[in-house]
This record gives sequence, structure tokens and C-alpha cells, in this order.
Amino acid sequence: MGSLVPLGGDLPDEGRALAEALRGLFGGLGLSVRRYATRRHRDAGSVSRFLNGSRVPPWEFVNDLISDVTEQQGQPPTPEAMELLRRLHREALAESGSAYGRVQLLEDQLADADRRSMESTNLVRALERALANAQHRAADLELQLRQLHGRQDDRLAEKDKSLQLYEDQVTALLRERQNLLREVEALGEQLQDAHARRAQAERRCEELERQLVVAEELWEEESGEADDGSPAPGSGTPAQDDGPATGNGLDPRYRLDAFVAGEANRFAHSAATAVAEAPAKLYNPLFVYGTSAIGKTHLLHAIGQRTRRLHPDKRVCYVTAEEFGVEFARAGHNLGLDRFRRRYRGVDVLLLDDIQFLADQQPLREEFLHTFDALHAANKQIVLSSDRPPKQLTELGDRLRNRLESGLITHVRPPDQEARIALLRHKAQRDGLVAAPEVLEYIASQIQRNVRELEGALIRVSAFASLNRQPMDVPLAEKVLKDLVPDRVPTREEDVVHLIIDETAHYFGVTSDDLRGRSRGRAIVTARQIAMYLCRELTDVSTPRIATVFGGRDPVTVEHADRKIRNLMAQRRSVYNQMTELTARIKDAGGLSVDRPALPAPM
Ligand SMILES: Nc1ncnc2c1ncn2[C@@H]1O[C@H](COP(=O)(O)OP(=O)(O)OP(=O)(O)O)[C@@H](O)[C@H]1O
Repeated sequence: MGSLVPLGGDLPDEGRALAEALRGLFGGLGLSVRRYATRRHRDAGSVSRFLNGSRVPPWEFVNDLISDVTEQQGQPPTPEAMELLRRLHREALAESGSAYGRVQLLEDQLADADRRSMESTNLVRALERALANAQHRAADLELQLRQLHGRQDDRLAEKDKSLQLYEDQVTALLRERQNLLREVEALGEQLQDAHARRAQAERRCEELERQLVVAEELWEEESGEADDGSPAPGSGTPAQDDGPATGNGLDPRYRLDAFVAGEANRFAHSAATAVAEAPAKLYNPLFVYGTSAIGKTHLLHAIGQRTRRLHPDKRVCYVTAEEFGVEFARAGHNLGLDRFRRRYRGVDVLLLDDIQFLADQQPLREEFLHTFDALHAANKQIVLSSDRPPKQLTELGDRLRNRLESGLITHVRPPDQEARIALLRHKAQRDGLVAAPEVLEYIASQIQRNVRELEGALIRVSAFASLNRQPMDVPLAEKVLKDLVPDRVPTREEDVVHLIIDETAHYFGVTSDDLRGRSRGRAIVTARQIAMYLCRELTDVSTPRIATVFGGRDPVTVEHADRKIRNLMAQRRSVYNQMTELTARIKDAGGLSVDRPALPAPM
């Protein structure tokens, strides 16, 4: 029973094929039949019969044999080999026709069917799981899809909404633009209207400004003392129908008894007095000359006032050469030359200030020459002033110069120290200022050539003292005049006027053109008046010339500004301070001129 016996020759083919296949497997184990039977707890005879083909083994034996061979060789049979064994086993069983074979076959088929059933069951389960998963996933996707649809709908709705909003905004802006265009058009028309109204108002302002200057002048005249008790102009003297457009133009403050005479001007003062008492009797023409601000204008006004008091029937006319020129030009434009000539050739006393300004135009010089001749021939008094003697007025032409030289020529010199002190004393008394003699002496020693500046210095010193409630003593005067007395190189006078305008404009934050222009804004008017005052105080440029530089104004305006700022300086600290600062700036800019003495060393 140890080894296999050869197969019988009578074995059916199916039994033989199976036996050969089993023997092939069994051979791979290298065991004896008995040993193998022991290992598998089988009967060795049965194992021998299974391998000899005399009996068909149960599939379980075949299966065990396959497992053992696999274990032994480390390699399982291929699926095809398994299938072959199964088929051989089934055919052998079928061929045996035994009940056992039949049972085996059926069991085998049952196992096979069961296996298939289990496989199908597993497949069903796997498919059910896969289906469930797919369904679940489909439901998920459905949900996501719905959500996406929802979001897309929302976005579309939002888009629609913002599109609508955008269209609404565009429509609103278009509407607004249209309205604005209409508004711009309307505003343009209103602006034109406003321009027209402004031009009209501007003209009205100019007119009122002129009236105001005149009214203030009259008011001051009425409240001032009259010359030697004579009536103030306009208070009792009937207006002369054919008189000059500027009236007699006399300043009531400039009287002969208010003129301080000294060595430098005594002769001029006497001549003026004589002419006023007996017009056209002694000196005709009377020609007064001298540098600026030493009393020429004062004398002419004083002659006029004294004449009017002594000879109320006489027609007196004071006019500056510049005013004469302006009126002549106007008369020429308006074809009113006859009237102009009647005015000036019909007066009894003609007082013409600053004749050097006639030099500008030939027709004007010619006109004045004829006026002169007409008056002289009619034995009317002519009084003239200039900054130079007739000999030096070459630009006036020989004929006129000869006539100017034909009368009395008086030179008014800058007052000496004594006269300056007298002048200061006089001004202090007139204005009710209490000033110690040494203060007046000090001021007089500092300001030597220009009486207007001398007055200005006194005004500043007294204003400073009164604003600070300090006594008016020499240290105080020194302090105040420190900024006023220049120590710079000489500069051309008219340049200084422009410099003053520029510095003042800069100081007040306006433009120089504003100051020269016509604007009547409060700030500009004050700045302009201050600039005018400073021009009068700090330069020797004549008043008409200053008025011309300030946009061709009436000299009366400059004089008005001068008085106004003087008063304000004493009343308002702010104005005083502004004046002091401004003067210092002008001085720093090198703007103060002439040969004034340098400051004494501080004590
Ligand atoms: N001798 C004087 N007595 C009193 N006041 C005087 C005397 N000289 C000048 N003044 C005063 O000085 C100021 C300037 O004088 P005024 O205007 O007559 O000078 P001016 O020589 O005519 O100068 P301009 O040529 O610049 O017009 C005036 O206020 C004037 O009253």
C-alpha cells in the first residue's frame, strides 16, 4: 500500500482521465499512499482506490489534495487547471452511474450552485451598495445643483438689480447735467447782469467817494477856526457861477497867521502878505519856489484866504498845475474850452501851485501862457509856486519862463533849527499837545529839511506817548524817531513812493495795483490812506504828484488821507503800530531818502 499500482486497462476514459490528473498531483507531494492517508486521517485503501481510478473520490478529497500540493510547492493551480479538475471529476462521477456518484455529483452541483448563489448574493449586495452610493451621490449632486441654480438665480437677480441701479443713476445724472447746463446758462445771464450792475455801482461809488471827500473837507472847514476871523470857504461866500470846477479850493488851516516865519522864509511870507492885502498892485506875478514840504502851498492858500477876507468881492481861485491840466483836457474833449477859459481868465486872483507840472504838454503850456497874458493884461493877481526857480524851468519854454521871471521871485528855504522849533511849538499848541522844549529841540535837530516830516515826527512822538501813557520826553522821542530817521544812501524820491506803495500793499496783504486802483473795500481804503500818508511824510514828492501816482486821484484825496491817518495814529494803537512797523520795513528796504542826519549814539 506504499506506492501506486499502475492503472487498470479496463478503466473508463472519464475515470482514467481523473485518476491520471490526481496521480499527477499526488506525485508532486513525494509521499507514500499510507503516509498521506495518515496525514489526512483517511483510509489508505480508499486513497489507493481514488488514485487507481477504481473509485471516484469525493470533491473534498480532490480539494484537500490541491491544498496540500499548493502548500508543498508554494504555488496554487491556475483557474484553468482547477476548472479542468472539476470537469474531470464531474464527468467521472457521471460516468460511474453509482448512487454515490450521483450524490457526489449533485452535492458538487449544489456546492457549485451555492457558490454561484453566494457569488450572486455578494454581487447583489455589492451592487445594492453601489446603487445606494450612486443614489446617495446623485441626491447630493441634485442638491448641489439646486443650490447652484439658486445661487445663479440670486446672482442674476442681483445683476439685474445693479443694472437697474446703474441705469437709474445714469438717468439721474443725465437729468442733473441738463439742469446744470440750464443753471449755468441762467447764471451766465445773471453774471452779465451783475457785471453791469457792478459797473453802475462802481460809477456811483466813485461819484459818492468824490462827494464824501468834499463833504468831509467842508465839515472840517466848518468846525475849524477861520483865518483871522474870516468866514470859512463856502460859509457866506456865494458860489461863483463861473468859478473853477474845484471851487476856490482853499484849505482853511493854511493861513498867514498860522505860517511860522523865520530867516528862511520871512521874505516869502512878507511878499505873500503884501500880495494878499493889495492884489496886483505890488508883485505880479509872485513866484514862490523851494523844495518840497516847506510851505509853498501853505502860502498860496494863505494868500487866497487873506485876500477873500480883505476883498470879499474878489474872485479867488486856487488850483494845482495838474488840476489845471486835467480840466483843460476835459474841456478839450467836451468842447467846453470857452467855459474853461472864462473860468480861469475871469478870476481876480489866480493861485497856481507846482507850475513845473505844466511841462508835460505843449498845448497845456500854451493855454496857460494865454491865461497868464489875459489875467496880466486885465491887471489880475497871479501867484505861482514851483520846486525850482523860473530859470531852471526850461521845459516850460522861454516865453512862459520870461513871464514868470517878470514879477517877484522868492525862495523859501528849509527852516533853520530855530524856525523848526518854532514850527513844532506852533503845531503842538494848535493840536493841544504838551511837549517839553528839549523834546521839540530834539525832534527839530533830527528832521531838518521837510516841514511835513517835521510835523509827522511830532505826531508820532505824541501819539506814542499818549497811547502808552508816558511823558513825552527825549528818550521816548529818540525811541520813536529811531525808525523814522533813515541812515541809508539817497534814493530817487519817486522810487520811494513806489516802494512805499509796494511795502504797504505787502504789509496789508493786498496788491500794489489795489492801492493804485479804485477799489473801496474797507481794508484797501485804509491801506491806501496809510500809504498816501507815508508818501507825504517820508518823501519830498509833491501832493499832486503823489495823487497822480495813486491812480490819478484828486490831490484833495491825498490831503484827506493825510489828516485822517494823523488823527487815527493818536487814537488807535493798532494804527500807530502799523505805521511804525511799516516805516521800519520801508527803511530796511532802503526806501528812505535824502540827507537826513544819522541817529545819535544811544545815551
Ligand atoms: N513856515 C511854516 N509854518 C507853518 N506850517 C508850515 C510851514 N512850512 C510848512 N508848513 C506845513 O508843512 C506842511 C507842508 O507844507 P506845504 O504843503 O505848503 O509844502 P509845499 O512846499 O507846498 O510842498 P509840496 O511842493 O510838496 O506841495 C503843511 O502842513 C504846512 O502847513
